[in-house]
Amino acid sequence: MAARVDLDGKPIKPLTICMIGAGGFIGSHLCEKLMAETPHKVLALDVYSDKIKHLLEPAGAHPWSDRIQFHRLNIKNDSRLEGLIKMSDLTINLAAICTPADYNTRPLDTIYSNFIDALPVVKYCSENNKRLIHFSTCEVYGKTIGSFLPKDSPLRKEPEYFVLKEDESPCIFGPIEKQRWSYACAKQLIERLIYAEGAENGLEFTIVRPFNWIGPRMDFIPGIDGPSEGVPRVLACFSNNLLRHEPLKLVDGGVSQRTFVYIKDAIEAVMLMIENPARANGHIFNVGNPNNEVTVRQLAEMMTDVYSKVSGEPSLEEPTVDVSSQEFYGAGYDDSDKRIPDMTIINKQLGWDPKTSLWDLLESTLTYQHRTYAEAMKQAIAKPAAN
Ligand SMILES: NC(=O)c1ccc[n+]([C@@H]2O[C@H](COP(=O)([O-])OP(=O)(O)OC[C@H]3O[C@@H](n4cnc5c(N)ncnc54)[C@H](O)[C@@H]3O)[C@@H](O)[C@H]2O)c1
Ligand SMILES: O=c1ccn([C@@H]2O[C@H](COP(=O)(O)OP(=O)(O)O[C@H]3OC[C@](O)(CO)[C@H]3O)[C@@H](O)[C@H]2O)c(=O)[nH]1
Repeated sequence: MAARVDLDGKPIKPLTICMIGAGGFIGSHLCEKLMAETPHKVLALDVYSDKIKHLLEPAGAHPWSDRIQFHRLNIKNDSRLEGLIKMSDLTINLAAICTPADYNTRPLDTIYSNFIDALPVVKYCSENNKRLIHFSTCEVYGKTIGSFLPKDSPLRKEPEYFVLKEDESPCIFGPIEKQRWSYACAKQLIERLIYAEGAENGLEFTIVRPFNWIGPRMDFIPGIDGPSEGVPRVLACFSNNLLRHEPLKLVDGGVSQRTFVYIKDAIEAVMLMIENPARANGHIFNVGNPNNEVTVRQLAEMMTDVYSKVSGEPSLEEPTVDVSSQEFYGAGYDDSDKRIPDMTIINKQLGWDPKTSLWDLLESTLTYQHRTYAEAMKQAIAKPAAN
């Protein structure tokens, strides 16, 4: 493997990374990249390992086998956590409940997972002088300032009313009874705590705010590799509808807007943070693709077209159906209206820019979904329902 140098031309020494939540969607892609392209070691912590099984098994069979160790543990209640952080140069915390269907139906679990359970991780890093990269979310911005202007106000088109900037934009959440914001609020408080540990105790930290990273292995397909009644994030919900040849469900008209970034582009940004601590420490980074903005309705239409292309199956005549948020998510749901990340800070500090268009990222992701799930779905549909 060629010697790696950082953005300032200095050699990068091999690191030991304690990655908490390594078995999830982002963790699995980060582990893959670290194993394939770097000499770094990963202590992979999670309660699940299915998404990184291909990196761990067969034991000893891969060129990286001695550089990745899986530790099955729940950070809520495992005394091994501090020791594993102490053994590492860097801790990356990805562990969280981060599915909107949970925020208003399991608000306590959501708040505990995103704030209380993250506390010991911050404390152990601070007390042991270990660097921390913590995964927050674009949801900390909540709603845009523009969403409070009259519908026909020309100011709504002005970037200062909707572009989300790490060091300037306010965090605007709905009332407490809209429990959707339990997640964003818990993430905001842990960000503030990490920032304060940096300011008062010298913790070296980087905070990542992902803006809808999507790609293979995101969440689960209900009834195939996850609970039949489960509600994953939108990519997996729409993939499930497409695989079942049923209309895609548009919540409250599908008018909310999102920017989607390809997981492989986003992982490049995280690699730059890992290997350039002098440029990344003390910063909060938006990581998203401002060029890939669509309404949820447009996303549904594009996914329908792409899926038809990659599967060779014709689309339904009526490919979408409207559903209320009350019916789909239950009481207390609310939504972010629009999410355009400002890219100035990440561009200046790390020179990172996303590359992949929405069409291209959907083409590779839906090709993966079709290859991985279409056959299993056929069999599941053909099987008579259990009594
Ligand atoms: N994917 C995105 O677009 C996105 C957007 C915003 C924020 N984020 C943040 O990025 C992080 C990772 O997200 P993801 O999409 O990979 O989610 P994910 O659900 O796929 O991964 C999270 C992983 O953490 C593990 N985990 C949760 N609680 C744990 C505990 N107590 N002990 C041990 N392991 C635990 C889960 O088992 C899971 O494997 C989260 O903090 C999330 O809030 C992701
Ligand atoms: O079947 C469906 C599912 C969802 N929607 C709508 O799509 C929008 C996006 O939903 P989703 O991807 O599930 O989640 P959010 O973007 O709202 O929130 C996530 O953003 C980042 C993160 O922090 C972690 O991933 C998480 O909170 C939304 O408007 C849904 O209502 C739909 O119409 N149909």
